[in-house]
Amino acid sequence: MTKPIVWTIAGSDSGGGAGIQADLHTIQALGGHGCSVISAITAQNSVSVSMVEPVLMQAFTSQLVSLATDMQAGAIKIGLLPGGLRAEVLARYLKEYRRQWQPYVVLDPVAIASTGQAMAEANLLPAIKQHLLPEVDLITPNAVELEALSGIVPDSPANVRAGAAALREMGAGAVLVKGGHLDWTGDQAIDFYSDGEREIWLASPRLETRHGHGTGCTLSSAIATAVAQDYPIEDALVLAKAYVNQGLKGAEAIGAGAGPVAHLGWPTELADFPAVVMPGTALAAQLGINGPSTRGEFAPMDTLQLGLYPVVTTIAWLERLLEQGVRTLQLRIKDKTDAEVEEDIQAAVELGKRYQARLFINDYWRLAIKHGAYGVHLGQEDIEVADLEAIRAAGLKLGLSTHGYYEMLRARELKPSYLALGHIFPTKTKDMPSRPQGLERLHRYVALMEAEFPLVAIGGISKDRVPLVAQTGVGSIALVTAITEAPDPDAAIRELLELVEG
Ligand SMILES: Cc1ncc(COP(=O)(O)OP(=O)(O)O)c(N)n1
Ligand SMILES: Cc1nc(C(=O)O)sc1CCOP(=O)(O)O
Ligand SMILES: [Mg+2]
Repeated sequence: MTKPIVWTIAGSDSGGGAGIQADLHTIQALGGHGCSVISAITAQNSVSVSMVEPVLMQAFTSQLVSLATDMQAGAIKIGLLPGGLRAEVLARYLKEYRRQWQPYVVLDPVAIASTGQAMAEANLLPAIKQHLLPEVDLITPNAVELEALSGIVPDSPANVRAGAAALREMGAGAVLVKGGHLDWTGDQAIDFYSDGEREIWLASPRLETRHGHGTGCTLSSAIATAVAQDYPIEDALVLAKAYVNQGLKGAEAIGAGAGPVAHLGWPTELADFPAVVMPGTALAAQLGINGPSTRGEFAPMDTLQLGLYPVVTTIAWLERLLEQGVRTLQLRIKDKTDAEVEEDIQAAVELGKRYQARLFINDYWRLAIKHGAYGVHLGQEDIEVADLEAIRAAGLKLGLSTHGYYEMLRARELKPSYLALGHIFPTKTKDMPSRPQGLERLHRYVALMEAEFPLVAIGGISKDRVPLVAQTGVGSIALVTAITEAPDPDAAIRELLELVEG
């Protein structure tokens, strides 16, 4: 795959820790090709900023024109703009890009350096509000910037929400309020994302280091690079926060003052990824996050390697699979009432017990509890509506569907019995709202999560693809049509069992 192009429109930092330099390091480390539009030249080191010199307007726009004619970006990150005029002009260019090829635009509204010095003319903030915000998909203010732009002091969760809402009303598609400067969040650095439809709170332990120069530039560039690689925004947010956490842990002094965030490549340590704040915790209560919660872990599986995992719609299929020696399987009946499926679920539970199989019931969790099923499989949407505590308290195993980093981290908080990772390839069995993950991402997800959960890959896995999927180290392969539409299903079951468990 060719590298996705990411532009950074920002100021040059002679000290190399922030601005264009941090952006290009980040884009490169995360697999993008970085292009730069320099808005200003700054003279700075780790201690202070001694000069901010805007580039000539013609030099600024020539860079934009040059890139737009040959190297259109999947995502654009905007950092320092030295004054309102450049913000206004840039807004006009962005409007045209959005009409022509729809790049994702992230604005990190740099106005004050971490050393406290003003970086831009006073007319920048009004121009951002009036001209730039309507052309921006995501703005990433810290507490100081949020207050400067919205007039709201983010001194409580309610005011963080209100400040973010104010920026969306000015035209920003979404807002990520960075929690690094929020002092009421204690030992957690908590970021808040809102796009008007959903809210996400991400928490990481606050890292005690004075070497955090370039943190905001790095975060926004990491988000842009992930989006340019087709990660959905929620995945880009958690990946970028992990990249910054990893970089803060590895940061060292270079110069007498605050050293730069380290650029250490794709994040692979689960400890660097943020927790998704879920209902039921003290933090969730403080943040005003309500909803169903659980009181502990779900029953663990007896093995990390769940093996071949067929997902079928009838008792007849279950019997056929069990007779062939399949021991992990699922009854997945869609769009019927409880009354219509109860008999089948009862029969499935009995069959599963007779064969001592790990038999999961999809969706119908009430009936699964009522009939003492081995386990239940639920989707992300179910998390908000199912009585998860009742499932847990009844001792049923719980499998949860996930489709990327954010959903994995969200599911992780519920401590389920296994995680399903989908959909790996295009599937015709189900209309999927997300894109196929592919093998490279599956590799990454398995490496990240395998120590904590049994993992199941699902979606478009044909017999031919099974060896490649198995090479990722995933302990189980779930499939529907590879069995149900095989010319000789019994032969297919035997071959698949051999391939996956043999
Ligand atoms: C093993 C496994 N993985 C994923 C799914 C999908 O479950 P869900 O997201 O609940 O969607 P539906 O199957 O209900 O359409 C699954 N069933 N099994
Ligand atoms: C039911 C289901 N759930 C998926 C997910 O990604 O959550 S993919 C999928 C369909 C799997 O069928 P097949 O093996 O025929 O592609
Ligand atoms: Mg379901």
